[in-house]
Amino acid sequence: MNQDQLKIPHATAKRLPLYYRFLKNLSSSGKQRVSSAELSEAVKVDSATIRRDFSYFGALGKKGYGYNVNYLLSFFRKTLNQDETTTVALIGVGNLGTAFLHYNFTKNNNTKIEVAFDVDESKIGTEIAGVPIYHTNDIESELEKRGIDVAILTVPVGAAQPIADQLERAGVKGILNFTPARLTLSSEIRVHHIDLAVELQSLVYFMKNYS
Ligand SMILES: NC(=O)c1ccc[n+]([C@@H]2O[C@H](COP(=O)([O-])OP(=O)(O)OC[C@H]3O[C@@H](n4cnc5c(N)ncnc54)[C@H](O)[C@@H]3O)[C@@H](O)[C@H]2O)c1
Repeated sequence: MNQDQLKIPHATAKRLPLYYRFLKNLSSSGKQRVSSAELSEAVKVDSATIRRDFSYFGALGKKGYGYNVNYLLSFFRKTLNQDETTTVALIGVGNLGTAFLHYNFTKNNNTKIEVAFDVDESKIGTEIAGVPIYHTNDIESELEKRGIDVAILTVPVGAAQPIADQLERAGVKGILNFTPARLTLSSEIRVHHIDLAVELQSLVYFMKNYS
């Protein structure tokens, strides 16, 4: 990540994939420009926030013209590393893990699960949706060989910390954690925690209080 990108606020950075996906669709349908009002309607972010976000990218919309779709797309592609595919490892090929392996992430962005790990002997040596499954003993060697530094964690809660420690030793820099475990790792490793129960609770809260 370069210095310019570091200056983008966290909340703005999180909205980038949303903008990127919508602009890509616009571009494929031949649209050259878009207003912040149209964007706002499509991605459900208010237009003042969109204008502020875009000003961080040096994209200043012109009155009566809007934003240049291709300029924004090329900026997002660079920022989100869309020019190269990011390969990812998945640990824990159970209900959730198997669903992710079947889901083709590359449809909307260039991330791809390349390898998976489990401890269940009946799964090891097999493939799901073309992704090979190895024993967790092979995490270090396989990740190093494949140059992977991002992992998705879908193991039972009790296995989360030891597996995360192993991922740290394997040089992983980012973990998308679907388990309820709070992981303790070096501050150099970025952990994003996705807790469906919390998301659902927050949805219900906002429905009740802000609808
Ligand atoms: N299923 C869901 O809808 C859901 C939703 C939100 C969060 N989660 C969380 O995601 C995680 C996985 O859920 P699930 O429903 O897929 O569970 P699951 O029991 O179906 O799958 C867990 C998988 O991890 C493997 N495993 C066990 N110990 C391991 C280890 N030490 N190393 C590597 N693999 C190991 C198991 O063999 C199994 O294949 C859990 O922590 C759960 O709380 C699940």
